[in-house]
Parts: sequence; structure tokens; C-alpha cells
Amino acid sequence: MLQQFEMKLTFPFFIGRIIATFTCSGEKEVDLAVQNAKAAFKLWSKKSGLERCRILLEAAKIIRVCINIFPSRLGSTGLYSSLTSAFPLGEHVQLPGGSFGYTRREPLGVCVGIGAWNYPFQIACWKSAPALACGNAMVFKPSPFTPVSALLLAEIYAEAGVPPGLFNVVQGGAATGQFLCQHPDVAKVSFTGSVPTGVKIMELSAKGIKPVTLELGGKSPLIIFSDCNLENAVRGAMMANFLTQGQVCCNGTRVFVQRAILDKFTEEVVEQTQKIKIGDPLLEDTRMGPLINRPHLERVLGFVKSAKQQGARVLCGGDPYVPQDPKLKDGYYMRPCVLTDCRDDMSCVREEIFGPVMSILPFDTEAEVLERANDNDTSFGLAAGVFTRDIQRAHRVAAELQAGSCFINNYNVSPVELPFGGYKKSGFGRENGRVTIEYYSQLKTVYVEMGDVETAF
Ligand SMILES: NC(=O)C1=CN([C@@H]2O[C@H](COP(=O)(O)OP(=O)(O)OC[C@H]3O[C@@H](n4cnc5c(N)ncnc54)[C@H](O)[C@@H]3O)[C@@H](O)[C@H]2O)C=CC1
Repeated sequence: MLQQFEMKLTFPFFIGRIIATFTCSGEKEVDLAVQNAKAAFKLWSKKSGLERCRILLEAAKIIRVCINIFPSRLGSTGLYSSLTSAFPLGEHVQLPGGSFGYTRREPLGVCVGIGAWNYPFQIACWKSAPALACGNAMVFKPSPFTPVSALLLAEIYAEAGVPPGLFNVVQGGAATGQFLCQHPDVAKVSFTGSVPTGVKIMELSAKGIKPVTLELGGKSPLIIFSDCNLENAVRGAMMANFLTQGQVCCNGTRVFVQRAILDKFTEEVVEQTQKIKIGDPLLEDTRMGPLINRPHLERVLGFVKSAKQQGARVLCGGDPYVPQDPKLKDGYYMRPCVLTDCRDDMSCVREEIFGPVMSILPFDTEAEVLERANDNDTSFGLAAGVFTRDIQRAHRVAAELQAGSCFINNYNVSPVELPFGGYKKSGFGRENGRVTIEYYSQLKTVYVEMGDVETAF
């Protein structure tokens, strides 16, 4: 079984060649997947937390074995398998006269997961692990740009003992996603993707009064005060902008730097950026691979072009890159870019680029930078970061930042133990952490009478 995974994972996905062709699931296939999930849910939801825990733990083990050949952080399967054994969490409430009430956390039923392309395996894990742990079934639709890894997850779950039909993968784009959201037997939709699609998902789900979790885009601020540890701040800014070619929703792409250290910081960041080794993502020493596809590469390069037209200065990168290795020549590579002389009204500062482009913005005071950080036109609020040695300022600034995740003296660390999700147009609901159980379950209250019925009639 593991051998098979390995063979599949050596596909050369980074050289611009088609590696597999999938058929889009239509209304009929979506209905079949939902009906299978519904049937599996009936049995799965009756299992004890411990039984579910055992199976998810096995899945976590298989993922861990595959991790060396699977370029993704370990999924949340491990975490939720451990929480499952304590599930369902309810409370007991004593009432007058010896009567009492208790609450039960019950699964929702068939949940739908719809994923973006940037972390395809991780997104599938972050949605399915808590859903299954809480006793639900899931039908998952990956992005049509990354259809393969969700299938591997399905194989891993099957290998671990997840019953047939409990986790199903359907393939396709917007139309398939719509069939899923509209399906009357779907109880919840968890979506990761762009704001415009998030709006559509919410509208469709509203018609069936279905709860939604929306993990949407961002244009997050990273604030670097002059009293910071500069070396760490530079590292943090690199992590905040260039991880996974900058295709990360919570990236800190508006880098506010206090004027006293602006030149030093900029010099260091440019030096480090120019050292980034671009090339074959399967090689140990490669630090940056290709972007997802040609249109996206063109879009990111277009942002750099319009930044220049609006008065920003390119300090490095921002142009297409052709690696020396001839087999990579058709990949969608670009050199990571650092922009300076940026203003808050420029499109590179206002809009989500989703590529390796850092915009540096000088600031003078804490009050000023907070106002600018919180006031970006697009109303995103996914993440934010602050670098300072002043502990009081660090917490004060974190409290003021309008973002679902704030990093103090680091950036882009997302341990599964901590909840993740957005403020404002970056969405709502949370993934990861204990709190996610609330988003994949519903609360039942049971009242127990210990005396006689008092009647008004
Ligand atoms: N907050 C978070 O956790 C994350 C957010 N993102 C965001 O995702 C975006 C990039 O991903 P994309 O795949 O380009 O986003 P997208 O919104 O174009 O597509 C996301 C998914 O929705 C599906 N879809 C598209 N139209 C639909 C419709 N009308 N009904 C139902 N499903 C539909 C797509 O096929 C895909 O599976 C960025 O904005 C990024 O910030 C990405 C990763 C994490």
C-alpha cells in the first residue's frame, strides 16, 4: 500500500505537464457520494469515541510514515483522534427540586468540504479529521488544479479502517461545488478559498439553513518595530512572504517597518531573498518551487508590473525564472520579489497577490501603524504579526489588530493545537484546536423531570 503512494507521488508535477485527467462529477455522482456518506454516517455516528479514535490514530500513523514522501505538514488527524476519545463533551446542570438537565454534542450528518489548491492535502485533513472525529461523514471536493492528494487521503482512511462511503471525494469545479452545497442531505459546508466564492457558498447554503465555515483570503500586516531582534524579524518576514511561493492565505504581505531600521531591514531582506534557491521542489536544498499554473504566474507578474507603474521600486526579483535543469523549463517559476516605496493605496498593498511578492511600508508610531494595519480597503482580517522586544507593546498591539491569528515574534506557524480562522471578510468559524468540535457538532439539551408535572391548566 505505502509503495503505491510512493509511486504516485513521484509524478513530475512541477514541469508543466499534464499528469492525470479526471472527469468532473455531475449531479448524479454528487448525489451518489452524498447517499453513500449518509449510509456510512448511520453506523459511524453510533460508534464510541474510543472506536473512532483508534481508526483515526491509525490514519495518523500512515500519514506519518508517508510524510517523507508527502510534502505537507502532518495533518490534524492525530490531534482529533486524541480528542475523539473524550467526545461527546456535555455538561450536567442541576435544577430546582432535584430535576436536572444535560447537554449532548451530536454529529451533524453529511458534511461537505471544498478546498483551495494551495495546501490540498492539509486542507483535506483539516476539514475531514475533525468532521470524522465528531461522528460525521464527509464528501470532499478538492480544487480542480489539485485533484490527486485528496484521493490519497481517502486511500489512507480506507487503509486505516474508515468504513466505505464515510469519506468520499468528488472531482470538479464550480458546478460540482454548487451541487454539493445545494444537496438537501448535506448538513454543513466547510470551505477554503477566495472571498467571491465564499459569498456564493454562503448564499447557496443559506437556502438550506446550513451552517458554513469559511476560510477565505487575506492581506495581512506584519509590523516590525525598531526595538526588535532584527535577524528574527528578517526571518519572520521571509516566512511571512515566501513560504510555498507566497501562495499562503495568511501571509504577512504588508510589511510595516519602523523608519529607524528601514534601511537595515530592507538591505537584509533583499540579501536573503536573492539567496533563495529556486528549482525542483523535490530536491532537498530547493527553497522555492513553481507557482500553481500559467494564468496565476501571469497574474502575480501583473501585480509587480502595476506596482512599478504606481511608483513602487523593485529591489529584487518579480520576473519569470527559467531553472538551469532543462526538464524544468516549462514550469511556472518566478524570482521572489521585494517592493519598496510602497503606499497604502497601491494595488500590491491592497489586494491579495498570492505569490512571492513582499511590499515594504515605512511607519513612525504605534498608533499610526495600527490604524493603517487595520484599515485596508478589502476588509480582510485573517492574520497579523508583530516583532518587538517590548513585551507590553507586543500584547497591546496583538489585542488591537483586527485579525483571527496574531503572531508575536514569529510568523506563519500554525500548530494544529491552535484555532485558525479569520475576522471580517477573511471568513468565520475556526479550524484546528478543540474549538473546531463546536463547528462539526450540534448541541442537544435534555431536561429531566424528577418530580410531578406542574400544570397551568
Ligand atoms: N483562510 C484559509 O484558510 C485559506 C484561504 N485560501 C484562499 O483561497 C484562495 C485561492 O484558492 P482558489 O482555489 O483559487 O479559490 P477559489 O475560491 O477559486 O476556489 C476554491 C474552491 O471552491 C470551488 N468553487 C469555485 N466556485 C464555486 C461555487 N460557485 N460553488 C462551490 N464551489 C466553488 C473551487 O472549485 C475550489 O475547489 C485565496 O483567496 C486564498 O487566500 C487558501 C488557503 C487557505
